[in-house]
Amino acid sequence: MSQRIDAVILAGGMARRMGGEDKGLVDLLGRPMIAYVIDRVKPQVNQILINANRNQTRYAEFGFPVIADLEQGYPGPLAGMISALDKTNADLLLVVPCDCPLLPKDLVERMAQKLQASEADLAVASDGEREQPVVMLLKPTVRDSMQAFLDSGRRRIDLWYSEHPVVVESFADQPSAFINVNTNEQKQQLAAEISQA
Ligand SMILES: Nc1nc2c(ncn2[C@@H]2O[C@H](COP(=O)(O)OP(=O)(O)OP(=O)(O)O)[C@@H](O)[C@H]2O)c(=O)[nH]1
Ligand SMILES: [Mg+2]
Repeated sequence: MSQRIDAVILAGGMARRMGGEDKGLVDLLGRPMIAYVIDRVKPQVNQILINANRNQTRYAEFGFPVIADLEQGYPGPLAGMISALDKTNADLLLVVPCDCPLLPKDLVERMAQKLQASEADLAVASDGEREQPVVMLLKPTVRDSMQAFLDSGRRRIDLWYSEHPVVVESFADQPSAFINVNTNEQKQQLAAEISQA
């Protein structure tokens, strides 16, 4: 790996659709959900950062730096990315959510290739049909534009990046890669799927 690539796992949300539980720590077949994400991402990057606004001590037990949003009050996922960009000196930052346990094993390789073959500021993953705005590879130069976007009272990631040159990498070849757990029902479905695999 000639470039340094770090990852931030976003676990800083309120998980309202899960009754306010801390989603990264929610049990999925005997392990916290974030452990699955760490397993997928760790071999692909130089360093992992965990972005969490609650239970920091428990998150620290995974052995990676834990960073909170700079602003309180759950300002949205872009705030977690800004905290990570302030912490890392990597050439590129991978962003992933804590609630996507089956992320591609070739995520970084493919996103980096796509980004480097372009003049874009970031790459975003897609499942072949829809973009996955919480799965991005960022150049650190986007930091101030993220901050300005948040300062203007907005928070949606896809609206933020629509102001930037973006490339999209499709993972249509991996239909389960972006299965996203937002409710307990989705968690049960995924647990059944993993058990059958
Ligand atoms: N740092 C940070 N991350 C957030 C914030 N809100 C959401 N996220 C993260 O963004 C990702 C996608 O968000 P959701 O899946 O909607 O998670 P959520 O906001 O916790 O859940 P809901 O309240 O049910 O929408 C998850 O990894 C969240 O942890 C926030 O205010 N700050
Ligand atoms: Mg989600």
